[in-house]
Amino acid sequence: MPNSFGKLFRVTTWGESHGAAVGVVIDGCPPNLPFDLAEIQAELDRRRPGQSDIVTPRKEEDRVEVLSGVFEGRTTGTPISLLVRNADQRPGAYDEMKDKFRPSHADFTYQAKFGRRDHRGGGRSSARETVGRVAAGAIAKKILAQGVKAAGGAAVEIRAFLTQVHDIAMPEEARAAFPTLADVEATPVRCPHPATAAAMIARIKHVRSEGDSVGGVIECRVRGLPAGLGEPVFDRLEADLAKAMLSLPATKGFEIGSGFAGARLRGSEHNDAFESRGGVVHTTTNRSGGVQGGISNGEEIVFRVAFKPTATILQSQKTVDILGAETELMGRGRHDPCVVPRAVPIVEAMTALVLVDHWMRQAAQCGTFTFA
Ligand SMILES: Cc1cc2nc3c(=O)[nH]c(=O)nc-3n(C[C@H](O)[C@H](O)[C@H](O)COP(=O)(O)O)c2cc1C
Ligand SMILES: C=C(O[C@@H]1CC(C(=O)O)=C[C@@H](OP(=O)(O)O)[C@H]1O)C(=O)O
Repeated sequence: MPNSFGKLFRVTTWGESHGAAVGVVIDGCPPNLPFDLAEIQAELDRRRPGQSDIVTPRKEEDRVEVLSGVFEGRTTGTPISLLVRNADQRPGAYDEMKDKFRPSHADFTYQAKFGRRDHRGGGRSSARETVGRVAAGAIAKKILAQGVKAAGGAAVEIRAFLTQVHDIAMPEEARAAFPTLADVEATPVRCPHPATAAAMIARIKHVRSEGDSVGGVIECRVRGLPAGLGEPVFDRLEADLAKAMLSLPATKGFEIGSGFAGARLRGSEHNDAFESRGGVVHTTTNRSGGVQGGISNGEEIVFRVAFKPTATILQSQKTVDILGAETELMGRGRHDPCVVPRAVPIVEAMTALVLVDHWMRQAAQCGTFTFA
């Protein structure tokens, strides 16, 4: 089921960019969770098109509707179905792309795989599909913030933010602190370092004025997660996080902790020494990014995701048509000059989905039976 994700907390997204609606079915949500549509809407508002002058101008309010799984303000434990109607489809902009493949978008590969496709707005390959992920992620975030606390643990907090756009990167020293949501949301680019954010915005506007695009990097950090989450060997926590991130459109790289830079260090430089703080095991550094042996070790989870420059650019490019003849294609329509600012809530949502699923799996295997 390639449109479903998660083992126990399982989400299935559906819908196309220029179809009637997009949405998600969430199966396995714990019952009795207080359900607040406004909280889901708040996350969707962070993702929606048209939210600022540096993203796609497509006008979508992305009003979420709940169809099932909720009764008297609480989840029932039955499938939750959430829907957002598409409002501002303009399929005409895609007429030429019916027969000509956009370089580096999904047009050619969908055609090669399925033999036919809904070419309007990229159909199912559009980032519009991530509406369902963000809606489900808002519920998963609530479970992590409230359910875990109610069970005696600390509230788990997930924070993603931009560290890089094109070659403009946040200074290393500014990355030490866990950013507040207010700092991340202070600018439309979602980089918590104001000077870097201003430079990023200027770069995005500049490339857009040239009909071009840029990519960037998101860092995601999770605090409050206890040791013990992760299912070796194939569902290591970092493997599931990597899969979640690389399932997002336009992602090209994933690294956790020291990542690729760690390959340049010796073991003596790289190892995270253990220490005991008030009887609790901690590490003095966190090059592991909070995961060892595929299992969370109680430190902050820290990973980064690289996004490529938006494929559809308003320039003429060399391509082929559906019959294989070489031709040219001029990009048209409404596009994000940089997809990364809107990807921040999507990265957080996918992280929350992975963590809730792993939390439930850990409880099922290790928290259900006790043997004398
Ligand atoms: C938040 C977000 C917004 C995006 N907006 C656009 C867009 O406006 N135009 C575009 O061509 N691609 C956009 N993309 C990327 C395409 O959806 C993606 O490149 C396409 O599905 C092909 O998949 P791939 O790049 O992973 O190979 C966006 C991606 C994300 C995550
Ligand atoms: C609609 C959204 O973003 C879209 C993502 C997208 C793509 O190719 O991924 C291409 C554009 O689609 P359209 O040409 O139909 O406006 C973006 O606007 C959204 O994220 O909700």
